[in-house]
Amino acid sequence: MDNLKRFLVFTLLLAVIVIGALYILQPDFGISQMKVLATEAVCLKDSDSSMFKTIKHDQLKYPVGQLHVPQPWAMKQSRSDVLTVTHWLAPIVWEGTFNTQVINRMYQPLNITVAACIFAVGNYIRLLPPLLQSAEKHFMIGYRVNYYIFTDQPNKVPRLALGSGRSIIVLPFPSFNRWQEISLRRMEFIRKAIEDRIRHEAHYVFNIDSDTLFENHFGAEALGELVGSLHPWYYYLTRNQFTNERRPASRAHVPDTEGDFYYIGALYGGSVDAVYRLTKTIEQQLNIDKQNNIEAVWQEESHLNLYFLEYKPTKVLSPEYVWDKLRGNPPEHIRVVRLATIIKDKKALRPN
Ligand SMILES: CC(=O)N[C@H]1[C@@H](OP(=O)(O)OP(=O)(O)OC[C@H]2O[C@@H](n3ccc(=O)[nH]c3=O)[C@H](O)[C@@H]2O)O[C@H](CO)[C@H](O)[C@@H]1O
Ligand SMILES: [Mn+2]
Repeated sequence: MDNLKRFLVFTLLLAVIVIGALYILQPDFGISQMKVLATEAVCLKDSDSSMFKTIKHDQLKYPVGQLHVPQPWAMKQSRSDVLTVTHWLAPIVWEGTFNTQVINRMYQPLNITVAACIFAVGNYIRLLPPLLQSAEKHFMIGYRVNYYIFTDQPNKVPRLALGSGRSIIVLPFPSFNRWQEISLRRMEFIRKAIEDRIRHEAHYVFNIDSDTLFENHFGAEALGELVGSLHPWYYYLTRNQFTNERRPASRAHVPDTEGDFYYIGALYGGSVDAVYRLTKTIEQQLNIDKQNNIEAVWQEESHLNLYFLEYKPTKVLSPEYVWDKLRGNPPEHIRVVRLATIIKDKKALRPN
């Protein structure tokens, strides 16, 4: 009996010691390590640039002695009628401020790929053939281009003969019955496409509205780490007139005493890394608004405007890069219209 008691006490003690040791040391038997790797594969670490193809400024090399270009004159502004630099020293790109030959000599040897994300959902699918044809004439000519077409009708994507180094990639997107939902969900779908493939396939990425047409040169001068575009209806107005979200309940809220410029949701871009962080952040803000039953006045464009106020673009595209045909003939300071939004029949195109 005594022996049995001793045996039971001994076993109990042993069990307590073993469980205690397991609790304190927490050996992983390889399981938690696998879990960590699995999470990392799905959710990229925001700060890890090695996940992305990146071009660093010191990789750009100008070939001395091959071109004869006019000297940039330090005593004369290239444009005196418009602002060409922000007060955080980002260039604002206008015709006359850059030399295409110089830019191409610097960027072309790097064999970069530019991703264009275009959403063509519901009737907007009809807008694709003319848009892609115009892009083949003017968008990033001389560079590799991947058009990522997000659509609910993959078999209606036009099969066009594209220039060399240029391709169309069709990605599924759900049919929503509100155009606002289609517009704002772009953040989530661009974020996912970057995770799934764009980060392996491109160096720069742009979101481009599908109700647009290219009309003139739109090239490597538009590339930058984080690129925003001035909205053609607001660039000449004061910040209290910007159509920012004014309700503090929304995560896109910008008070009317704040604001640098009003940026358009139809065109933004940058390095894949920077656009990944932008889309991921805005997707989170949109989700919080949704949980709180609030939708910002201009959907993701409102959130984009707060984002660009906090994380200033390193390059700003002038309204040459998204002119609106509804504004009629461009004023004198718009010397070139590069991309223009078409005048569309909203009733015929949109689901609501
Ligand atoms: C002049 C003006 O007021 N423009 C605003 C309006 O843009 P837009 O009138 O430019 O919005 P939009 O109809 O172009 O929608 C945005 C984009 O979503 C896609 N799409 C939309 C609907 C659809 O049925 N199928 C489809 O594919 C398509 O890529 C389209 O270009 O709204 C935007 C986003 O909310 C911005 O606030 C714009 O500043
Ligand atoms: Mn549009």
